Amino acid sequence: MPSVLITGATSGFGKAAAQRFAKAGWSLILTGRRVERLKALEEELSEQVPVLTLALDVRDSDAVTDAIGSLPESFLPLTCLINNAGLALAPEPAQKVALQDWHTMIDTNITGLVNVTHAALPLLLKNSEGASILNLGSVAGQWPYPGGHVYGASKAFVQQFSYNLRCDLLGTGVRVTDLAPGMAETEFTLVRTKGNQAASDALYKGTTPLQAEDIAEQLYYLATLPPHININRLEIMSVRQAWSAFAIDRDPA
Ligand SMILES: NC(=O)C1=CN([C@@H]2O[C@H](COP(=O)(O)OP(=O)(O)OC[C@H]3O[C@@H](n4cnc5c(N)ncnc54)[C@H](OP(=O)(O)O)[C@@H]3O)[C@@H](O)[C@H]2O)C=CC1
Ligand SMILES: O=CCS(=O)(=O)O
Repeated sequence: MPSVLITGATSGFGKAAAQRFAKAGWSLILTGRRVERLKALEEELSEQVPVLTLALDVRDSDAVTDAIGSLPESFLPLTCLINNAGLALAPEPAQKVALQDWHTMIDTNITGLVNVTHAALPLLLKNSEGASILNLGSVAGQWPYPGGHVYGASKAFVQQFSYNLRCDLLGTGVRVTDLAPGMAETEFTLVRTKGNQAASDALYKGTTPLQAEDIAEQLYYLATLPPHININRLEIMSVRQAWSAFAIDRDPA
């Protein structure tokens, strides 16, 4: 039975991915910080497949190394790692942002992703043919926008780290993909605005954002491609989102 380790399984893409992989009979290792949500997901899915939940903050390098380094044999070898835990904070312009918010994004989206990858690599390499590392990047890692500052930069790191991992893993059979979604309706904007439900609702109102299930379907597709195929980067947007013109600073009329 193949197994998948999903970080940030308590919400959004991670939760939908857990449900999608369970439907296909994969064993699940699910992580996140919110224990009650992990328990609820375990209750929901453990009737279908073996589920192991780990309450884990990806920023805590020692805890990540210990937890992933001591996974039960029944969940090994690992077939797929989904590095999904992440967040954006502070949609304000860079010059108005609290430094701590920048640190939190770097610690989670970069250091956390690196912590988990380092711990999981030996487990993926145990039976590497067809194994995958699926990293959640973002369109923000490729395209700049106001208020993107450190969030976009952290996702640019995810892209380049994914590509560089591919170089080192060449010959092992382990695939690596930077999956880069655009606007998707999850708790992402609620977190970004520190709990402003009205702002979150306003962003998604009157349009058709991607849904968590859309991304879960892409993750499942990537993990189950024939083992000789590696999609390096998959950028995906709602048909109702696109780029805009360059902004220009003009003198007053
Ligand atoms: N929604 C969007 O528009 C897009 C999102 N993304 C990326 O997709 C990923 C998932 O986002 P999405 O599902 O939308 O957002 P959600 O806010 O719905 O989910 C984020 C998940 O990350 C977990 N998480 C956050 N910080 C930590 C931490 N320090 N340690 C462990 N887990 C953590 C949360 O769990 P808990 O709080 O329980 O720890 C939660 O399960 C992120 O990396 C995001 O940057 C990329 C492109 C578009
Ligand atoms: O990564 C999230 C999508 S966006 O907010 O940067 O468009």
